[in-house]
Amino acid sequence: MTVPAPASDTREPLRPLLGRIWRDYLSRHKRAFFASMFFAAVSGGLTALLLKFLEPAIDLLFTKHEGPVEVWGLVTIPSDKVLILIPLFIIMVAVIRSLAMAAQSALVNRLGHGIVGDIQRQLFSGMIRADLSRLRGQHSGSFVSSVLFDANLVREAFTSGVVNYTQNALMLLGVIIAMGFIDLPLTLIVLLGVPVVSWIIRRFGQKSRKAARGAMVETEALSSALMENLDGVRVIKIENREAAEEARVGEVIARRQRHIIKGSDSRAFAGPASDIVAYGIVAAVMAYAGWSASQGQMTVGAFASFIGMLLLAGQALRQVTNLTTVLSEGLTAARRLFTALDIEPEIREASNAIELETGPVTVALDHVSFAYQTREDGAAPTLSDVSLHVAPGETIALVGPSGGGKSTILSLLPRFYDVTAGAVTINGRDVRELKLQSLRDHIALVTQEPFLFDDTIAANIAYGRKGATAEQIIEAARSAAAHDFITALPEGYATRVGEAGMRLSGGQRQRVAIARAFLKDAPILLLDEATSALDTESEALVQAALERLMHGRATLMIAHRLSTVQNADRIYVIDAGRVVEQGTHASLVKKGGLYARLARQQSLDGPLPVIASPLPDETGA
Ligand SMILES: Nc1ncnc2c1ncn2[C@@H]1O[C@H](COP(=O)(O)OP(=O)(O)OP(=O)(O)O)[C@@H](O)[C@H]1O
Repeated sequence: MTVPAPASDTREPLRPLLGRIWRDYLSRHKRAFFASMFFAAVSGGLTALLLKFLEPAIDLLFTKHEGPVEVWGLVTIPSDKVLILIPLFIIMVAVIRSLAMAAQSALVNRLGHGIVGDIQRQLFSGMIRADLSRLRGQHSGSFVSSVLFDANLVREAFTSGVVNYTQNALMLLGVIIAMGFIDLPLTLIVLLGVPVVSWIIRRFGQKSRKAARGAMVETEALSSALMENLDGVRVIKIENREAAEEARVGEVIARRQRHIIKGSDSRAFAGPASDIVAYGIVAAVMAYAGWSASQGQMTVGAFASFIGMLLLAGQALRQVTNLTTVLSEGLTAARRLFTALDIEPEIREASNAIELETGPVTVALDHVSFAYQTREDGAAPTLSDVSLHVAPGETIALVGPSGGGKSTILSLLPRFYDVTAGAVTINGRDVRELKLQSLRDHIALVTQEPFLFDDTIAANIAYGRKGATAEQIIEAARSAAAHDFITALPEGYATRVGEAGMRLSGGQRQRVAIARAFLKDAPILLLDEATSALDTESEALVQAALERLMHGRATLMIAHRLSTVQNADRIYVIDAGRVVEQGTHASLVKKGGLYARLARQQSLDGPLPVIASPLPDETGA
């Protein structure tokens, strides 16, 4: 799997990561963040207050008093009102506490989902703007799992993690301070448990981070496997490989499950482990406090309040331990996402990039060499010293054995890839000096297997030209010999084409793509075997349409069937990444080289047949 490895591990400093989380996400939702922290502090504080109140409440309720009584030296209440005022006070505090908790939850949810949306948007725009080489080098499933799953782990960390963690940590602090006021030595005994608990937290945190990393890798593998199975469903069925695929995907699911279970185990065990420590402390406190009470140093109220607080502290501690694992999972996901987000595209626009002037253009490749990044060291480059040119109104054809580098040449024009040496120029300007949008606005591309979006035919034709009118769309479809088949469909131009245009035939998809190119009306036309999917009749129609389209434009055409390239102004024969021959059809046939051999195999050196047979792959290779 070629996914960027998760940023190494726990030793990586946390501070820059948290700083970035704050800067890039939380600070945008500052108000909601601080408000939720405020409500968290209020509800934590009031919980501690309720327990602290147990002390005077129990003492007042269980002992007989005459006349007014003082509570905490703050208020004085008549003793006959004690039975009413104490429950009233408890209800009032409980209501405020519940309101604060509800407000906190509502805010945290908004905050968390807001952040997950921000991350997803960033991930998507990183993906759609990434270099083609990166997108090709990584399985699409890994992008899906980042956007859908990893982003959610970060949300969990922000919400249950950051906010609830703070709430419980504050509550713990509040309770410990309140306990200190009741009995300081006893509180110091309690604090002896802290190092043990922090050891537990660290240990389980490490485990859950490791499990989270494993689960993320396997989630990615699972979404890749699902997508691959759906894409390759025909091959799977014809080869009877359903059972094998079930086993393969089942294995990925089992591996993912193991990591997830390990992660939830460490969460499930971290809480109870700290519980054992907490109850150990409760037992010690009971013993000491019981002895202290028997000595008359502690009232029943103070004892009950202290134990109540201790239990609450235990609960808060358990939450803090649990949330530490959630937090570490989220931080692991955040590290991974940031690594992916930080990959800068290499195909970038220069800061002083210029617009390409409108009007006809001349395209040239000037001593171009190019190698794909995945190429092994020492292997020959994909293209070596390729030079060619095409003037406005000219058509050049690229022919040659399979794998020779023809499609690669076309990919260099819109800067899907950048050359490693030499230059691609338009009107004498290096394409790297041009604004990317302007460059791509000047190019229409029709490939062998055109891609259509799951939308209407009209929207697919208009994809490259925002705001195209219905008339313009119909005119483009007519020019591409597509209008008749479109109007024969039940919903005409409003027919949805299905996923990747699968509800249309190959030839129909091809014509919709050609209509898209007509509508774009760009001065450079790249045709990658554009008529290959058409039957004889529509090929003749489209060929005529393409010729109209080529008029006045610079056209680079790839063709395996030499019958389609005979009228080209120049034919470049590409073999093993080099231009081995160039000239017109007649001159190349006469020359008796590779082209002449290919033409002979397709019976084109005699009288021209209407349609030539496809070029076998092994020709000249
Ligand atoms: N994305 C890629 N990453 C790595 N190598 C690639 C990539 N695309 C193509 N190649 C390699 O580059 C070489 C040229 O491929 P290219 O598709 O340009 O040839 P072609 O002449 O268009 O072939 P065909 O006629 O079969 O379509 C091949 O050896 C191919 O394996």
